[in-house]
This record gives sequence, C-alpha cells and structure tokens, in this order.
Amino acid sequence: MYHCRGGLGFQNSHNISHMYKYTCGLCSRDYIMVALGIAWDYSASWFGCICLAQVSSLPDPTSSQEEAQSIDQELFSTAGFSVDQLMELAGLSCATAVARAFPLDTDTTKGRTVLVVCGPGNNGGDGLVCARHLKLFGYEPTVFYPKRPKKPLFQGLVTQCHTMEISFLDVLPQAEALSRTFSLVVDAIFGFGFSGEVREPFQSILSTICAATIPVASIDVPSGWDVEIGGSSHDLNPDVLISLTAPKRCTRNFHGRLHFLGGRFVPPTLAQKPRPPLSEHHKHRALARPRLSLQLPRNRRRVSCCARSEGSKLPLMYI
Ligand SMILES: NC(=O)C1=CN([C@@H]2O[C@H](COP(=O)(O)OP(=O)(O)OC[C@H]3O[C@@H](n4cnc5c(N)ncnc54)[C@H](O)[C@@H]3O)[C@@H](O)[C@H]2O)[C@H](O)CC1
Ligand SMILES: [K+]
Repeated sequence: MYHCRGGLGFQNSHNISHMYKYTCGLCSRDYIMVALGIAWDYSASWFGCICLAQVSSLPDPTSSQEEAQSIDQELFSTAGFSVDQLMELAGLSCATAVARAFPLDTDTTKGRTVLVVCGPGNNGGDGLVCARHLKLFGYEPTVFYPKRPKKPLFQGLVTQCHTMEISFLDVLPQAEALSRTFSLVVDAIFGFGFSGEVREPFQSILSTICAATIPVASIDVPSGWDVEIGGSSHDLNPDVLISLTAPKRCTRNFHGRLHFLGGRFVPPTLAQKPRPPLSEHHKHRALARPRLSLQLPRNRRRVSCCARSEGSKLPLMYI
C-alpha cells in the first residue's frame, strides 16, 4: 500500500519543468511526481499520486500492550536489570522531558508548581521518581498518591520524596483550585498495565484533571486510554507524552505538542529482536522483521527511520 491520494490531498505544489513537486499530505515528505503515459498534459489534480514512502515499508514504530510487557520481562530477566534501576532511569527521563517542555523562568517562580498524580502500579513509581528529580531541577512538585502498594520499593520511593521535602496531598482539589495552584499535572496514574474501564477513585481523579485548565504531561500512556486504541474526546488530552522504551499503539492518536521517548536502558541486542505477536507482523508484507522505535543510546539510533510517531506525525524526541 502507498500513501496514494488524488491531487487534492497534497499541498504546496509547484511546477518544476515537466515534473511536479508535492508534499505528501500523509507523511509530510516531499516527492516528485512525473506525469506518466497518455495523461501527460493533464492537471496534477487529475492524477492519482503516489508518494514514494510506502506505508508498508515503514516498520510499525509502536508496540502493542503484549509487546511492551514482554520487553519489560526481558529487561528484568535476560538483560539483568532490577525494577528500581529501570524506574529510576524512567523517572529521570520523565523529569528531563518535563524540564524541556516546560522550562523554568529563572526570574520568577512562575511555572514551578507541578502536581504529580501517581497510580497504584509501576507507572506511579515512575511518577515518584520524576517528582524527586523535578525537585532537584528547581521545580516545586507536590504528589497525590491515593492508592499506595505495600511493597518496600514504593515505600522507599515515598520516603525519598519526604526526605526531599516534597509534600503529599490527602485530597485532590477541585479542577478550579487545582488550576490556580499548579502550573502542570504529571499524569503517572496508569501505564501499559491498564485495562478495562477506569475504576474509582481514579475515574473521579481523571475527570478532575480533564476539567482543569493546566497542561498535562503523561508518563508512558495517557491514563484512561486503551493502550492499543487510545482515548476518546472525553478522555485525557495531554499536552506532552513521554513514552518509555517504545511508544505504545495508542500514541498514534496522540495529538499533543511534544512526544518524547525516554527510558535509556534498552540494550541494542534487545532492540533489534523481532517482536511477538508474529501474526500481527505478518500484516507488514514488505518487512520480514519489523522493528519498534525502541530507545537506544544516542549514538546508536539504528531505528531512526521510525523517529516519528505514526498517525500524529510528531517527531519523537529521544530523551
Ligand atoms: N520497561 C519499561 O518501559 C518500564 C516501564 N515502567 C513503567 O511501568 C509501567 C507499567 O507498570 P505496571 O505496574 O505493569 O502497570 P501500571 O502502572 O500501568 O498499572 C497497574 C496498576 O493499575 C491497576 N489497574 C489496571 N487497570 C485498572 C483499571 N481499569 N482501573 C483501576 N485500576 C486499574 C492495576 O490493578 C495495577 O495496580 C509502564 O507503563 C511504565 O510507566 C517501569 O517503571 C520501568 C520499566
Ligand atoms: K500515565
């Protein structure tokens, strides 16, 4: 399949001799259309135009929920990482992305106050680490952590936040007060472990965040979105998304301002492996081994052709 459209689908045409230069309305690449055969003299809009970027030749740069979970397991097993190590790197990359997307105004305290809302799983753990690093970067993070797992890992992260003099809220303010008090919400409620309908108290929490007028930066997955499909118009609409390890399928429906790819811990050997489920990959006929847009060290961006989040057309910023 090609990015195939009639002339109306393209913008910025100008005549170059007998060829026409177009920008593909789907992938924004420039390409030359040469008029072919009997239709040589006809107007460009008459033609069906073929963008040389074939849809099927681009590897799918996103990972399914199952793939994300299997990569996660491999990182812990064959790659020898511990969860707290990965969480530290994930949380640090989230704080770095937030600092890039919402830089501090050095003259005022404007934009310093960040509310980090943490969920009951590892996504929430990333949020706690992110809060700690934000504090070190000069922000004033506050954490709301309504469902706290009893595991030592999470208890330790809470203690670390307390030691950093990060305050915790007992109750989430109403949307208006929240928008007045904070400049930004970091959404660390759910990541790739989310499924089904959002249960309380998180349904009400998400409604409040949606009703607030301040920007949201989501960690890994916009909370409440189906990891594969995405969200609806009633759901969270984050300004910034920080995907971890690999963008999930739902990021095709992300239309925010900035999309980062963080979590710099994937060994190249793991990044180059084809991913299950193979049945899905068989759909991409032109490619025997589709590769994900996995996070690699800066000097080894072997998958840089995927550095674009398909669907949203936003460039991925490696952090
Ligand atoms: N390899 C990596 O990229 C790493 C990513 N990390 C982060 O970990 C999360 C995934 O963590 P996990 O604990 O598996 O899942 P979640 O945090 O997304 O959520 C699980 C949590 O949520 C509850 N839950 C699930 N569905 C619902 C629902 N419908 N309503 C209410 N509650 C729900 C469930 O019971 C659990 O308690 C990943 O996204 C990254 O952010 C790691 O930090 C490092 C490695
Ligand atoms: K999230």
